[in-house]
Amino acid sequence: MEKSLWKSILSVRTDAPLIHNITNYVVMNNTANALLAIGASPIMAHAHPEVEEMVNISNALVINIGTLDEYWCESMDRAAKKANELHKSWILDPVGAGATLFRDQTVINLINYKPTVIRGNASEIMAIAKVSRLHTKGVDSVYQSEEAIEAAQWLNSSTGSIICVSGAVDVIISRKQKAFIRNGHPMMQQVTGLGCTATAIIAAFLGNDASDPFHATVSAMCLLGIAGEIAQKNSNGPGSLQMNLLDKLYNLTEQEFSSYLKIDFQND
Ligand SMILES: Nc1ncnc2c1ncn2[C@@H]1O[C@H](COP(=O)(O)OP(=O)(O)OP(=O)(O)O)[C@@H](O)[C@H]1O
Ligand SMILES: Cc1ncsc1CCO
Ligand SMILES: [Mg+2]
Repeated sequence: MEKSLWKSILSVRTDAPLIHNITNYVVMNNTANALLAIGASPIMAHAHPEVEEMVNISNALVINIGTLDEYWCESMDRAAKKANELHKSWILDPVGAGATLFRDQTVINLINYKPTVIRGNASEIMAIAKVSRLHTKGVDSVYQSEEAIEAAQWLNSSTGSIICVSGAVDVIISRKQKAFIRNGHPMMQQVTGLGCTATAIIAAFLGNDASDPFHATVSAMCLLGIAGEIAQKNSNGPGSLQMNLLDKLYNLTEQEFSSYLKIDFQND
């Protein structure tokens, strides 16, 4: 497995998948830079007249509801519908799900278009699964990812989407198995939108190889976790972490990857 995870990282670097992002204002720049650093090719596009055409030419689509408004909601609906029609991989990032009715309704609507993967923090995944609507605090999680496993499992079986719950442990859930990745560093929570970056990186791996979305999601989360963990060692705080992370996404070696990797699998 370890070899095949690294192989996926190398093929994103060489194949440069085109990733269409409908994402939030806060992270557009970080996300585009992270995609470039791993070798992918980002395009941010949400205008109604072009959104379907863009889905058509891209290898995968990201829909991130971080700074939602009515116009973007319609862009997201059109893009997700098109991706579903074309059987193109797409990932949903339900930023702040559970915080407002508008976000919840948007997420519920988008899930009808069968996202290949849903990635959120524990609070968001639990909110979507309707296990709890009470404790979501803005865009940050107040739960540990392990607490969301039951919700994530329910969501996986009711939607068919691969579910990725990020946090100190990243948990990735398919119908047949779970992966638990213990890489990363707590300081990653002090850089805005690294969850959004995780989502975009997953899209790059899905765009490059649509045959195994579980494997693509696991590869992507290992890459980000390990790059973040190594980057933090040379950082004085969130500012330098953000910069060092981009560099490490770009120049991570196989030797670093295999010596840092902390992953377990569970077959269900
Ligand atoms: N306590 C932690 N220890 C190690 N890594 C962490 C920790 N918390 C988050 N991470 C890592 O940070 C990245 C982003 O995950 P996080 O769960 O913070 O996303 P998020 O809450 O959706 O963030 P945002 O909404 O700001 O984009 C993941 O790679 C995750 O593994
Ligand atoms: C802070 C923030 N607010 C809306 S989106 C976003 C980026 C992290 O998800
Ligand atoms: Mg998030």
